[in-house]
Amino acid sequence: MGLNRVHVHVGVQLLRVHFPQVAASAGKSLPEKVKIVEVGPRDGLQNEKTIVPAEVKICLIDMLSEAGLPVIEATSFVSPKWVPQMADQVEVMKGISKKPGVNYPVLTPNLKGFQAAVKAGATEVAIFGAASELFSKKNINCSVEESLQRFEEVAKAAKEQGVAVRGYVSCVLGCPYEGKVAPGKVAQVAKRLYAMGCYEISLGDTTGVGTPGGMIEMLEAVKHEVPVEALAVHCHDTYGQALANILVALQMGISVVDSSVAGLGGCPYAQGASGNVATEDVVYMLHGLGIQTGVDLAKLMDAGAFICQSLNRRTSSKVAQAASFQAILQF
Ligand SMILES: CC(C)(COP(=O)([O-])OP(=O)([O-])OC[C@H]1O[C@@H](n2cnc3c(N)ncnc32)[C@H](O)[C@@H]1OP(=O)([O-])[O-])[C@@H](O)C(=O)NCCC(=O)NCCSC(=O)C[C@@](C)(O)CC(=O)[O-]
Repeated sequence: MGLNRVHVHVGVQLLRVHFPQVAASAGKSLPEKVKIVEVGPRDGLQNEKTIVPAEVKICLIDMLSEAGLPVIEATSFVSPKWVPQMADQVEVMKGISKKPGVNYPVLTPNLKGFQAAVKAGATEVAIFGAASELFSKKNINCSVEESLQRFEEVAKAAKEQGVAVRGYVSCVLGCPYEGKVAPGKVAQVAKRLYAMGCYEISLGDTTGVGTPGGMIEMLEAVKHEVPVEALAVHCHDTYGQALANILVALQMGISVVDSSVAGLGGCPYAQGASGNVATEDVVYMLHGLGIQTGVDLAKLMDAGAFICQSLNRRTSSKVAQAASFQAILQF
């Protein structure tokens, strides 16, 4: 397979413009810097119907590293019977060129996954719980409480081995099986994950049903239990609300945002959910607000073009779509 990056370069035209530093003039209401956690290689590709070759995943991750993403969720150490798309996790972990300063966390639902991840060279893992009982059962085949007990074991082992742990809470703004999810339930699960040692808790709008109103209500509840510096938002874009939800989260003090190159993905246990908000669109919005990300938008769009070409699909990023017919403003 031809993976030569030269052939997939889209030659995006960027027009450099100077915009007022909105974030700075907005005082405390917006962060100066945002850390983007790129989840495309895991959250994006886990949902693909046809198996994506490991060499394509490796090339994508390396291109994302080169684009300046500080964190790239590389794969997951889950059961291959449940998620066949991630069965090549060891090959992917061993094949990527780890760039100094970049973190490559992987999902681990239990001790078995944790041990395999560490053996494959992972130095950061993510445990993933939910604020909805039915989603927990569908996704990891246990209740929320059982999952938290499993995660305690992973967190303890990780601490002993000096491995960093990130935590997820899914369905924070709604559940495909239970409907509305109480903000208090989200706050309780986030609190438990934080207490067991997760340095960051990512709040997942798994099906993208949330609106800014729901995001504000949920974050108000979670901020009572977990310091805002330790929170991240993870918005799927099914209802086109993701950027608006992220903006209100930033205004509430959040400075870590998960996103997926080309808007890839969905969750195998949340039917109909579209991918995460596209990283290109998040970067464009943040740079336009004068917020630093360290990400090179042109290189990021090359990575998006590469994976879309490999999957034979159109990008879900609005910015990348626009770039195909007009020059993109670079702030
Ligand atoms: C959690 C389990 C394993 C429980 O699955 P189970 O069937 O209840 O587990 P089990 O302990 O009874 O084991 C069953 C089989 O799985 C094996 N097994 C057990 N653990 C592992 C492991 N770690 N790695 C590899 N194999 C494993 C185990 O060895 C055994 O193998 P067998 O004897 O049948 O050959 C299963 O439900 C699973 O793998 N689920 C996949 C969940 C998943 O990856 N979901 C998608 C990611 S979450 C997400 O996308 C949401 C997020 C994070 O993005 C945020 C958001 O958007 O909200």
